[in-house]
Amino acid sequence: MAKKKKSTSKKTKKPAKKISFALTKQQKIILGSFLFLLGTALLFSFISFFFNWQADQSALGNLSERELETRNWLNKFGSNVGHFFIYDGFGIAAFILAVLIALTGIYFFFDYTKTALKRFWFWGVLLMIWISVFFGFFTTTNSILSGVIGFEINDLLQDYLGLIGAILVMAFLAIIYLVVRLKITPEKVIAYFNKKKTEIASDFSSEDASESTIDQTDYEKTVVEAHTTTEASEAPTPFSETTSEEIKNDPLEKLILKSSEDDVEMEVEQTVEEETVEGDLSKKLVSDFGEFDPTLELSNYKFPTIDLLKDYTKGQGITINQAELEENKNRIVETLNNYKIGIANIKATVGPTVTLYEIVPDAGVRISKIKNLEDDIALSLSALGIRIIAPIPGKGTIGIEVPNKNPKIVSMRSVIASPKFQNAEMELPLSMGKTISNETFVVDLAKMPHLLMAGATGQGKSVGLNAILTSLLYKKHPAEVKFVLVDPKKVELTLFNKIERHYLAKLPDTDEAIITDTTKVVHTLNSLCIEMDARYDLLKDALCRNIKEYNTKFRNRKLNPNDGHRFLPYIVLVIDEFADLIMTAGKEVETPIARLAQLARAIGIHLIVATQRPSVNVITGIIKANFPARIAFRVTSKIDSRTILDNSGADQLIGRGDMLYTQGNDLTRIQCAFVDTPEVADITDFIGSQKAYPDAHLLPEYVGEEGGTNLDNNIDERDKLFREAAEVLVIAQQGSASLLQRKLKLGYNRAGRIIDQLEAAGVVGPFEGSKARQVLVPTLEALNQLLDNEN
Ligand SMILES: Nc1ncnc2c1ncn2[C@@H]1O[C@H](COP(=O)(O)OP(=O)(O)OP(=O)(O)O)[C@@H](O)[C@H]1O
Repeated sequence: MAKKKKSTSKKTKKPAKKISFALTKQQKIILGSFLFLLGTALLFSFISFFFNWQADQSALGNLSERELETRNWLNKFGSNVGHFFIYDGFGIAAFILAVLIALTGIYFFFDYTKTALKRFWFWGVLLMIWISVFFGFFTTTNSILSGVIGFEINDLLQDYLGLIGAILVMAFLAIIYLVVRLKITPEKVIAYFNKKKTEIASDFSSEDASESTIDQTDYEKTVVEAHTTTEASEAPTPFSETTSEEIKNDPLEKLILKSSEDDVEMEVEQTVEEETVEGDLSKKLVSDFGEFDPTLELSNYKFPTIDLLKDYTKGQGITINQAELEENKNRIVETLNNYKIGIANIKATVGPTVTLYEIVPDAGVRISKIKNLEDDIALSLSALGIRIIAPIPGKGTIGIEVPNKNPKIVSMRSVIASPKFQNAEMELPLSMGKTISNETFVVDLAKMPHLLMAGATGQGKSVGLNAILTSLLYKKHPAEVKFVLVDPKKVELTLFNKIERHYLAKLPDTDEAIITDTTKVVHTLNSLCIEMDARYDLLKDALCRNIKEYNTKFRNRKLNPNDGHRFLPYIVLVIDEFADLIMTAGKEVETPIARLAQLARAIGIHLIVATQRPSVNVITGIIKANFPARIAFRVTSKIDSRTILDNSGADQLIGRGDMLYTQGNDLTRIQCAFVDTPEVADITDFIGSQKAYPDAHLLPEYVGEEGGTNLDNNIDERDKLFREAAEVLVIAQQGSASLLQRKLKLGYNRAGRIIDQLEAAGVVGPFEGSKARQVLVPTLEALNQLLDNEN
């Protein structure tokens, strides 16, 4: 403040000298109007002088005689002033002076900045001299065209340079004026002449004084008029090339320039451009940096190539065995006739492993009759894997599926290469295999939203899981999807270890990303629940209903990473051998699974659960309710089939990847695509050899509660660091396992164990979800007392 005051007082002191020049507003108005009127008076005087100068000769210098009348519109003043400026001065070019004076009056009257005015005067006076010298060429004696000054300068030039030299000097000066002042280039002149030939002619001959008004600003006009010596043209020229800066400061020029064509348009465009620069921040960020690209960190990542997959069909499609078809048809017709069911029509669709015979029964045959005879018909046809669909939904026909004698393997390669999969615009496309009509079957895991797979051992479950993972690897960038793999059998998914730093997610402080240990499974599932809650918070914050909307917003830079927002990859949790988990961990697994299954769909966590034993105590009601999409490989009993599909049929499958898929209503029979272990090894090698993220995708930390219910306060079995750990927590008054991990440099499991022992000893409170446990001992003394009393 003090500084400010100082500077203002300085300001008021310093210009004290200047004050004599600075005019008040009233003074400026008075001076402005005076100059404008003076300029106008001169203009009238000059015009009038031009026509009457000869008649008024007698009045020149004779100002004392009051009665003397002159013809000039401004009488004695007009004729004398005209004589002085035109005859004795600059000739016809003196008009420029009158205009300049009037213009100065306008500038003062409206108090415009004077930078442009100075330039008008500079160039205006030069032009005036040049024009008068120019006219000097055409007069042998002093005339009113050139005035004395023009005549004398011309005389001087010719005395020293001769006529040609004088002309060359004048031409050179004209060029300087045109180029520097009017910025005229040869191209512009040519363009102008082509465009306005006719106008030039009329301008050339125009002597109308009214045209001298300042609205003739177009520089092209000035060029012409400069050449044609029309007095009127001189005044406007300077206006034509004021810069855009001046235009902003100078409303008069803005006004004038509006009538000009090219320059004004340029100015308007500039303003529009400036306006568009301002916009909302996200648009600006997108225009500056482009949309956020989650794949940027691994921008050179290459998707696995198709030739890593084997072609088991060796390029051959399905071959139709006419004899087999005929034989089957005859047997079907015969069998049905035995039960007095007539057939009106029969049609066969040959699939890779199964052929579907569609039958239209004779009129009057009840469908329920055929349905009841299902088993008998199957027995009569005496083939494994016959399935009767009566009626085929939406068709009104009866379907009998009969396995082919020579089933074809559906190779993963043919499925991945199919246009249906390649062009699939899905979030998480899974190419499962081929339907009975030999069409590639592609479904979106994001829409399922979770998948339950069951089937007896050796029927193709593991191959099915590999097919699912392979299709995601072929379609999704490592930034877009992460897998959490649970493999209690320890052998099925080990190959995917190679892509840990690309595609896998794991708990912090764990070595292996693939989870084989039941305790870790519980932790991981709970950690996923924490991640789910965190993601819901992010979605709520961003006012989005699902992960797709959220990620789109994030890509468009509408969400600020400083507020905790991040690009959310899909997380696919794959559990092989779910029955085993339920056996060992029971409720501990079931509860988080049920929670995830119920809530995780919107935030991009999807579950694929595979099990051998689909008994009801494994696939409980609560889980089943949240897994509408199910795959059944061959099972041994109808009951198992019903447990998985709520329908029979899976018991009639032929195995080796023959499966039934349902998403809540119809059953679709699909031959699962076959992908062998070496193929998966090649794919994971291909991905694993590429540049990866520094670590696997880390899930939020979860502090286990497994010891909580079964507290074991055995002093002898306590960890060696038990006491030290107790002290750390008491000092920090924070019962967190991660604190112990950091302070004592422990692994996750050991820290968790110590926490359990501390809980048993009464040092920390019970598990409280994602919050740290409460420390029950307030001071170190109290701790010592507590632990010493134990012994
Ligand atoms: N889609 C398929 N096409 C052709 N053959 C298949 C297909 N799926 C599986 N098979 C054959 O069946 C065998 C067993 O498959 P897979 O290992 O997937 O069974 P599984 O159900 O996982 O058994 P388990 O539960 O005991 O692990 C494979 O080795 C393969 O020969």
